[in-house]
Amino acid sequence: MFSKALPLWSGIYVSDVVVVNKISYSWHSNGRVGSFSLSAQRRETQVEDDKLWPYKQDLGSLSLNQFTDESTLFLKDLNSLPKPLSASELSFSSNGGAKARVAHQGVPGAYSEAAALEAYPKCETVPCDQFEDAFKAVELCLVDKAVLPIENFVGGSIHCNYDLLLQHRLHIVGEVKLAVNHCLLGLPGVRKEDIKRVLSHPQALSQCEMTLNKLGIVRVNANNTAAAAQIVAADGKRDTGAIASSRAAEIYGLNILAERMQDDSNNITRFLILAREPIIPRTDRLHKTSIVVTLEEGPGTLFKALAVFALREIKLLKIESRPKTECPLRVVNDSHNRSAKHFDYLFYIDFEASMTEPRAQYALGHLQEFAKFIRVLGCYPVSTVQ
Ligand SMILES: O=C(O)C(=O)C[C@]1(C(=O)O)C=C[C@@H](O)C=C1
Repeated sequence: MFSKALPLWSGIYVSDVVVVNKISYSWHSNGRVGSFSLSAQRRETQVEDDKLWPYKQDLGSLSLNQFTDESTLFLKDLNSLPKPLSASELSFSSNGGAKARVAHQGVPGAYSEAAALEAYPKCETVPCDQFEDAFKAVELCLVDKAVLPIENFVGGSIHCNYDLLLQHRLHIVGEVKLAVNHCLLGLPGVRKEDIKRVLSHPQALSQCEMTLNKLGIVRVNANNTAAAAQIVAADGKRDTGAIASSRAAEIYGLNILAERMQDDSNNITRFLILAREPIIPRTDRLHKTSIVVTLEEGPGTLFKALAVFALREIKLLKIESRPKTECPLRVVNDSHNRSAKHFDYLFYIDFEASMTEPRAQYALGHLQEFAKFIRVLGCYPVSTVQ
């Protein structure tokens, strides 16, 4: 199964005769690929048919299951293939990313799709079921970039994406700050007062909590905001609405019953743009650097770690701590030892400096003295709100 898959993947990548529409991918607990599926369409067949061997049939949708240990080999082979577009070519490209394929979580009309189009107005967006599918799509060279939400200024951080950043080897090459205007959507002919329950992404529901409380509307979680709109349109229930974008209303044929449903008018979501290769920072724009670090044990290590930036007048933009997943919590037995409980944490730090600046390089060199582990996740231009 697997060995047959390789020519197909190479075909997608090298000859560009097919276009991938939707990807879903899942890992099994033993670290191996559990299942993978994608749907693909053939582009115009300018390439002779024998180049498509062994898949001469129409590529409606296919599913590759039971991957073997050869998956490692497969990934190695993919890495040796010519790269379609480099990160530096695409980033801030004057053509609006015309040739780029950009993966995002959710169906068309999701805010993540809007963020992808904000970054690369002419790109081809590729919807993925889960956040991790978008990471894998970039790693497998099925797309050039992925756009993932990382924090909302009201709802806070999207922790699972912090964890995924460390579990995958992609580079942050940019960020997009998107003003999110949630709308209440309903079936045509339905009034706002008729809506008794709404579907949406949990983050979106939490951003509209007070407004929904006032209206006495019951909340139901959906995979993403646009999927909620899609369900409302398909189910045809007149008492059910969706919290989603105006674009989702347009795509799924719903009416906008109310706009600005969010409790805070300053409802901005920050998205990261991820790529296989880092960008070379430019000197004519303000850059930030994102790192992840775990520190040696001992008193004041976090204080010392942060001091390396303060000493060099480097502004910290964000610090997020996450429990280490492989060693989430280490508790000293209180009955034998009166010292405090210890937790092992990963600290994700964003600071305002480019890795081309000596002060940033010295700061990271200094940080290594207290760090057990440091990884630079990316150095990229600071975005302003769109
Ligand atoms: O559901 C969507 O439309 C998404 O793109 C996801 C998401 C999120 O994960 O936070 C993105 C932006 C909004 O803050 C609400 C939802």
